[in-house]
Amino acid sequence: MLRLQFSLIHVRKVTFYNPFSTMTSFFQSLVENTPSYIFYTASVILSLALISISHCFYFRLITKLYNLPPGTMGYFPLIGETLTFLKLKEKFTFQRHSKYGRVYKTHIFGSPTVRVCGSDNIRTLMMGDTKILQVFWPPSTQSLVGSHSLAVSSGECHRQHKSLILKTMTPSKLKSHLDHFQTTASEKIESWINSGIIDPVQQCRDMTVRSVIKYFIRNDLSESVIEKLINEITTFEKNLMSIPLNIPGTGFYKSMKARAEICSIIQSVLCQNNKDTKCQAQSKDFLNSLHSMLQENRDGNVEKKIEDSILEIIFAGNLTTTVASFSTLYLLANHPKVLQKLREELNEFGLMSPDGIHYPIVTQDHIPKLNYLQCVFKEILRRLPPVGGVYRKVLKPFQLEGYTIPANWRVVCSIRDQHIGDCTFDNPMTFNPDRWLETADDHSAFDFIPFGAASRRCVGKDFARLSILYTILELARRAQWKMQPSTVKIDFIPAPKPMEEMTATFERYKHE
Ligand code: HEM
Repeated sequence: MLRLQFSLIHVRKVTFYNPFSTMTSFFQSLVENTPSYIFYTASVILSLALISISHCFYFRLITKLYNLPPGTMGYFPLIGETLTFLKLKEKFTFQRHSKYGRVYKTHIFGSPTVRVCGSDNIRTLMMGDTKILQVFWPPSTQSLVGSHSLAVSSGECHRQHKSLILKTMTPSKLKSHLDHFQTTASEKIESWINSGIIDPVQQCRDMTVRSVIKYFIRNDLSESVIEKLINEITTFEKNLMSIPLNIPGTGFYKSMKARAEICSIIQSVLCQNNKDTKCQAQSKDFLNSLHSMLQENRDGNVEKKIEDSILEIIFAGNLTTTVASFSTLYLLANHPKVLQKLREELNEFGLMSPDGIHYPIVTQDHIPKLNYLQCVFKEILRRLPPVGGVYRKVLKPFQLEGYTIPANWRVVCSIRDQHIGDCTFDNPMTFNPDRWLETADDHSAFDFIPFGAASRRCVGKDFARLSILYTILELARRAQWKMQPSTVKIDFIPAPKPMEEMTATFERYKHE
């Protein structure tokens, strides 16, 4: 009875006296009687005005509170300097680096950002406390690579999973696969020589993606499965940085579908591996090693962890190694003296072919002794770093070079500025592998950081290193090539690639 009385009072109040109800009906009638386009335009203008006002207040306050790094934030809220950045690309970072120095602020991709270079600053950030700085990837990348990937995990979870992945790629395990790297590079380069003319970007991608599939999934997949995987990987990669709307028709939805297809192929390979006793015995295979290690550790969710690890490897390894292979073709074609010196070194070790038919086998003892080859490899990654910078989100304000970096800002450790800005290397724009012969010991661990550093250092660096070393070596001893047009400039953002379409013409090199 009491309850009934209360609800009646409540109903009456709501019906006759509630001021919110009156306001609601007022807004309802306003919405119903106003043409929808006026309504939407007004809402957009109002929202923009509110964002602009809060943006102004926030930056006034934060400028009073903190000694922020130099730099400009652009005039528009959210957009900041994004349009200028996209228009000027690497010129944007070079100009600001030379104007403001090693630490400067800007506002790009919807967030206040501080770009940093200089070995001591990079050391501070890379070795920094994970409670202050957290690795940052866009939400679309996080969803596509999966919650068990290294890029998404942090703390103890990240440490444990990373040590597991690293155990499957120890230098000794990789050494036992040297034939994989040599065959992949030599077969591909032979096909280029036979074709005569190729699309270098597309062919470097094909070489890398096949190598990644064969090494990390299974070596003896049929051509039709490889083709299917390559198609799905292409779709998967297209929308790694997109708006994460998982509804039919969007790019993100297509990539999620491609992810599911790749996962189902991985599952059928795992199933096949279990049946195939011969394959079980070959525990040196990446997929088998990872599977048995996860099972030994009694980790839950083994299948999902395997799927996420393979997808992350595809994401992290494919584009980067493709870029490095393209850079090898591009830089060596434009520096014939370097190529000549490389061939002289290979000849000293008896690795050149006198007839262009028989090529001496490169053993695991050769690689560390080929000093100039190692210098060329380093110089390619210095001059055209495949990853321009690594991103972190600031969790708590911290100090750098006397400036305060506020919480919720982003920090970019700029690998590009570090390698080809004026703070570390002499004549940084010159491609000069000899610099590594002269100054091999003069550099700190944070001067040259193509693979990042510290706890987030690249897990695939030894795989990438062997893959690129063999590409350089096999190119030098088998092929003579030209890139056309030879004057094409390189666009650095998001990763080095030619600004125009290019072709490469190939013929066999014979060492006389
Ligand atoms: C030339 C080729 C490559 C370059 C330049 C490169 C560069 C990098 C860089 C700079 C990072 C650090 C990211 C950060 O600090 O946030 C990184 C991380 C990573 N790379 Fe590579 N990478 C290459 C090849 C590969 C390959 C072949 C694989 C796969 C086998 C791979 C797998 C990874 C993974 C899983 C991470 C995340 C590590 C973590 O968060 O702890 N990378 N890479």
